[in-house]
Amino acid sequence: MANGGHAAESSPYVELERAAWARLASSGDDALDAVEIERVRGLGDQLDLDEVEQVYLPLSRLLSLYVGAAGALHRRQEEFLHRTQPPRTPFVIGLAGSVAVGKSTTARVLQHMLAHWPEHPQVALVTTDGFLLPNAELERRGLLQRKGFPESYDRKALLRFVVDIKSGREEVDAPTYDHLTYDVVPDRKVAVRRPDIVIVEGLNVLQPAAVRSDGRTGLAVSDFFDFSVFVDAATSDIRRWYVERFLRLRETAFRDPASYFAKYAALSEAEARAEAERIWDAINGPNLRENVLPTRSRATLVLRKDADHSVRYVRLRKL
Ligand SMILES: Nc1ncnc2c1ncn2[C@@H]1O[C@H](COP(=O)(O)OP(=O)(O)O)[C@@H](O)[C@H]1O
Ligand SMILES: CC(C)(COP(=O)(O)O)[C@@H](O)C(=O)NCCC(=O)O
Repeated sequence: MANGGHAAESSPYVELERAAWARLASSGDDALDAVEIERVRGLGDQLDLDEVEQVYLPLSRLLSLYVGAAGALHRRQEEFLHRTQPPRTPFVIGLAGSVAVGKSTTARVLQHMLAHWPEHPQVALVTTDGFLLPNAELERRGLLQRKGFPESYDRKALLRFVVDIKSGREEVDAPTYDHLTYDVVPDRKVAVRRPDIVIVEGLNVLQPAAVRSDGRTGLAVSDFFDFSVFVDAATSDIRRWYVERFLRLRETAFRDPASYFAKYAALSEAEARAEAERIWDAINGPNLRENVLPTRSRATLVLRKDADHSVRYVRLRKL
């Protein structure tokens, strides 16, 4: 049910069907021109023009509202504390969802659209895969078949990273991951130098804090998010997108001899499909069910996609 009656009153969310959400795009004067929209589309290989205009433009407008309000609150709090207005910390957006649901595509589109605002904010994008434990360490811990599960990350380092950003540190380094070699890259870091906005994208970014051995609950990265987005779709669709992407990579990246998956380039299409389905059913599917989906209700906003990646409805927390 979208937006009406008793159910709406008993829910902490507002749900907007696509058409109602899309109408919010036309009410401003910040629409991207045709050239800009083409540039944004180029970021996602199959991103639809309507999708950019009808879904991501209203989302970028809503985010601009939140960033502006956070700035105003920051100023009021500094006045209240009788402090001489130290600069505000970056506005942090968490972006969560399954493997292959379209997180990277959504993150890149948002990064570009937010940077296009008249104030031209600096928008940094960090993916949590850089915080995965190295393959050698995963192997030592018997976790190579659990890549992407919460325990496969250096969660302390990821938390430290977000805490450092929200502490206002001038420069914070993030480690990086290489999908080609399927491993973290020890000596390649990206420096995050006090941008206006940081997007933190990853499977598990909305996980609540773990309960420690002494029974205490620590902090989680999501405790430092100013806004969060969960990209959602039916599991059967996501599984299909995963397999399709795997088959496309077989035609391209897997052909590189340096690729961890080079061995798959020689497989027939049927064999490659079976291998992709095996990886999904053994790793990414269970991780979605056990760890990712249970965090959906923690997001500020949920983008629910249809089988063709078009967003069918948007669910937003009430204020
Ligand atoms: N909005 C979209 N429209 C069309 N295709 C999309 C869209 N978002 C993602 N895809 C496709 O779905 C697949 C998974 O997207 P990706 O962004 O790589 O997912 P993730 O980062 O969640 O693993 C890719 O093949 C991508 O091209
Ligand atoms: C690297 C990933 C864990 C995603 O990490 P994220 O940036 O979401 O933290 C995932 O893309 C992955 O490689 N999963 C392992 C199973 C597979 O090969 O699909």
